[in-house]
Amino acid sequence: MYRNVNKMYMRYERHSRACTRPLSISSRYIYLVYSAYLDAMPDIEMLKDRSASGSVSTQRLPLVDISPYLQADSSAEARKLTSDTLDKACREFGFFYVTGHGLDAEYLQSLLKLGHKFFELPQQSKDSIHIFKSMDGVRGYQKLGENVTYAKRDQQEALDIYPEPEYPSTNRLEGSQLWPSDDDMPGFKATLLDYTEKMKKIGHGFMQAMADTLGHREIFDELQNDNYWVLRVIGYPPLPEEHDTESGISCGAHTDYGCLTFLLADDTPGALQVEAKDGSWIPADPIPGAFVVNIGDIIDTLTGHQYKSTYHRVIHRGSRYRVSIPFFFEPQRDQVIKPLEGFTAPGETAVAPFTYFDHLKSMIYNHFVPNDEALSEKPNVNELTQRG
Ligand SMILES: O=C(O)CCC(=O)C(=O)O
Ligand SMILES: [Fe+2]
Repeated sequence: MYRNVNKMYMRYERHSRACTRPLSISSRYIYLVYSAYLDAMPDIEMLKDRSASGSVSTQRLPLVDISPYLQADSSAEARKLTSDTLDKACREFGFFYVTGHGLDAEYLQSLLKLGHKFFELPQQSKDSIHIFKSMDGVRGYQKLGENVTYAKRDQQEALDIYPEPEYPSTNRLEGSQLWPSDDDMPGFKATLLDYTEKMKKIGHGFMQAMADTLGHREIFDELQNDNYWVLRVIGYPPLPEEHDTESGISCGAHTDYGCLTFLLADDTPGALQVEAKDGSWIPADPIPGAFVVNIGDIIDTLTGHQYKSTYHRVIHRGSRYRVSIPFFFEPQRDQVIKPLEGFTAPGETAVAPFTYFDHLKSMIYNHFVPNDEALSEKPNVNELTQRG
């Protein structure tokens, strides 16, 4: 019952976001009655089950060489080839490998080593910077199982890092960052913050490449100006043999919230999977020196879903501990997001404009549940990409 009320409410919310005018009291009543009627029918709006099911795809992700957009002296032809390849990859998969980013493989390996070292710290050290001790409740370490996707516990532990505001407060996402101590992890903070600067520049190259194909250069310029970012360092112990995947997997299927995600992962194969158009799952095994990159909800919304914010998930079996470090390249904090002119999908009402920061906050503030607390039935559904 609770679930139905919640679903009704979500549908109503979605409906009101899509409307330019608020509903009158009587229309609200009719809508809720209609909604209850729909709920009595077979559950057509339930989220598609992306838990652990689905066949393995024979498709492979395409490869994009971004170097022409990061080198000042590249030719117009080289840029065109890159922006065309990128365009196709974004439309077909929303996911691709990236080479030509200018960061050498050894440097990337050294970051992953730091990640492994962090998770090897004594539990007590990691707990000392737990997110619930942070000013805003989301910056720092989460224990295994505390990250929740669509009401299921993910079998991962992680360190979450966001840019620090000038005047930290207890407001949502306005706190100061918790870092491991310099005794535990010498140079860790400086190294990771330096990495975010490097990644922002690569993200800017992608915004240029997209503007070359999609037009609306002013919007893509805005997207690369003072942009927000999120960095996660994630640790995945292998799922135990007896683990019931119905109760959750390493990372439940989801879409990412921002513009582009650059995933750096260690060489553990068979973990990350990407949903193909036909519903099968493409293995996105790491290629040394390349990033796995994907489109997030913001670019998906701007392009009226032409560039796909694709569902992906992690099911990590095997014997080793896996580390991944996704860098989320985001718009400006308060940038207003709505479909670019000419990009509303046919037959679809454009979503009401929203700010990136509001979207991010609405997604992350019901993402963490302490291990010793019961999960509520409320799935933290992403309304922007709940497309069945
Ligand atoms: O660890 C991975 O391979 C993917 C992580 C991910 O999708 C995320 O944190 O959004
Ligand atoms: Fe993701």
